[in-house]
Amino acid sequence: MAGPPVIIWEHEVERLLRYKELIPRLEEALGKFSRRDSAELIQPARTTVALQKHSGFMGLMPTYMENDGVLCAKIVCFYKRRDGSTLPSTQATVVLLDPECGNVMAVMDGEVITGMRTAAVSAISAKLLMRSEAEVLAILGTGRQALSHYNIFTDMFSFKEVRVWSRSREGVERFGRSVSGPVTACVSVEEAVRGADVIVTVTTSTEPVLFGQWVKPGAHVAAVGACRPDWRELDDVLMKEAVVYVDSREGAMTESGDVILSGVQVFAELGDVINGTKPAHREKTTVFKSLGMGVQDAVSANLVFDKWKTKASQP
Ligand SMILES: NC(=O)C1=CN([C@@H]2O[C@H](COP(=O)(O)OP(=O)(O)OC[C@H]3O[C@@H](n4cnc5c(N)ncnc54)[C@H](O)[C@@H]3O)[C@@H](O)[C@H]2O)C=CC1
Ligand SMILES: O=C(O)C1=NCCCC1
Repeated sequence: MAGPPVIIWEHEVERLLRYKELIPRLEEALGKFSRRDSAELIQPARTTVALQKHSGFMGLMPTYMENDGVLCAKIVCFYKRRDGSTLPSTQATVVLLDPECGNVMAVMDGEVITGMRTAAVSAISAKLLMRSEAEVLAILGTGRQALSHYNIFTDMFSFKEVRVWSRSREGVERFGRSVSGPVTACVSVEEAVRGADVIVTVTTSTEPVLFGQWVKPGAHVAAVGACRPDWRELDDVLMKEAVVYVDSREGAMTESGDVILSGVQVFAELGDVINGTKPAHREKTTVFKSLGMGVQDAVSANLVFDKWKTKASQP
């Protein structure tokens, strides 16, 4: 008879999850996903339920990795918040189950996992697709994802300058105080992105904020927001000029307004590049359109649970 599930909450997840261990596991998982071998990995596209009264959605993200013995589901709610709202735009919980019996082994906070795995996958996209001489990083948005992206991008790469833009001056100032390194506060998107080598868009905007006319040819864009089929962060000019990579083709064709409404062809998944079946066009302008995948949560949660068990078994 299985015991009750363990509950692993935010601070503990934060203590246990480390990018150094997470990134190679995510790279392996993205590669597995793109091989579409159902004996290895089953991860359907996210199911969403509209929370119309609250301008939000609940997303259900299940994953089964047979060879790894991982069965996982994330429940995530995300909202289009009104200006001035202090409520979070994303809330998530991850559940790990025993695939043999179906009992819940662990319930854990999904906020830290969502923040870290999303930023880690964007950093993997930059590792694969940005130019080797990249010097300037621009981050659009100053919320939770902006912070996790700042942390991993400045840790993994040596940018000479990190520019940050938010709609409000206070937003940028607060962000500048919350990070450990220097940032250049920008008053417009154009000022932030002109000449930038890597651009991260992490806003909750539903209209384009980044326009192709400002983007330097050869830049790499990691586009993280706009996760509904009628929401945009990037304009058509940028989408049409760029070689477009995604985390999951099914996800992009179902959920990405930037992909669906611009009518562009997706060139490859990141997993295809990792597997060597599609090239990384570092010399061209590239967009990585991120929607988020259940397998990214499954790999992260499994890592947290393994480390939690090791810690719990120590005297
Ligand atoms: N691709 C993925 O795997 C994931 C994507 N997301 C998405 O990433 C985005 C950012 O998420 P969080 O940082 O958690 O949100 P947040 O609420 O913490 O921050 C949102 C930021 O967007 C800015 N913003 C809001 N409306 C804007 C507008 N109209 N124009 C420009 N900026 C605007 C806010 O000022 C704030 O700086 C969201 O769209 C969220 O849905 C979140 C988790 C995973
Ligand atoms: O993958 C996720 O988790 C999310 N993706 C887009 C919207 C918020 C959560």
